[in-house]
Amino acid sequence: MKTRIKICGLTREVDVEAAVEAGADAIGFVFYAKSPRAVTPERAKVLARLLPPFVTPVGLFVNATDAELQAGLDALPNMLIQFHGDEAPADCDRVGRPFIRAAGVGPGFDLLNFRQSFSSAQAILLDAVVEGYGGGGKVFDWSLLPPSAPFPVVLSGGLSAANVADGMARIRPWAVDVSSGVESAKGIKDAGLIQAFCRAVRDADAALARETS
Ligand SMILES: O=C(O)c1ccccc1N[C@@H]1O[C@H](COP(=O)(O)O)[C@@H](O)[C@H]1O
Repeated sequence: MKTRIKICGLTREVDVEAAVEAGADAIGFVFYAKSPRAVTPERAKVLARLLPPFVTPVGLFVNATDAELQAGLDALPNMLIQFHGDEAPADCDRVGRPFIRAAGVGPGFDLLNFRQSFSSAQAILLDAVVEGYGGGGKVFDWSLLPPSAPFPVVLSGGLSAANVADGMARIRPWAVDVSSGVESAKGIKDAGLIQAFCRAVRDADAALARETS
């Protein structure tokens, strides 16, 4: 299976072009003002115009107000929402749009229980527990998770070209998501690192396919 790739936290045209060129399936825009990668809805709209068909824009929110969510949806009507804060299941469902829900994985985390709470999420995104909710470039302890889940999981948290194959072999995620691991500075992506990350994912897909055939 082809593991989907999301590159998150883009703020520049050149980075969107690099991600598309490298084969990313989704591009994340951070609508969280406290993030160093934050973009306004107006800016995201400009950047999203560079996306070809079948590359999904994802809007990342942290405890957003209804007005903030609406502004994001007005700018990017076809975006997938990523809830990455303390949103309750009812907060996510109330928006009435497809969404993925982030979970901070630490000792005692129960993936199946979390999934039950967010049963309408298209996927559960797994991240490390970090200050500022996410984008910390920190890897969590993958052994805290079951070897595979019966629903789509997005693996994130400190991924890079160097470790993504290990994470894929361990978790068998539907998709992988990276921000810090393809940056030269916060919010500034590096085209070479994006290329290397996407290549590492494709190589890992091929290796996993060989293993199971
Ligand atoms: O990128 C941010 O600044 C951010 C802020 C608040 C919540 C989530 C954020 N980013 C997401 O965090 C994960 C892991 O990122 P990293 O690769 O470890 O840097 C990823 O999903 C980002 O989209």
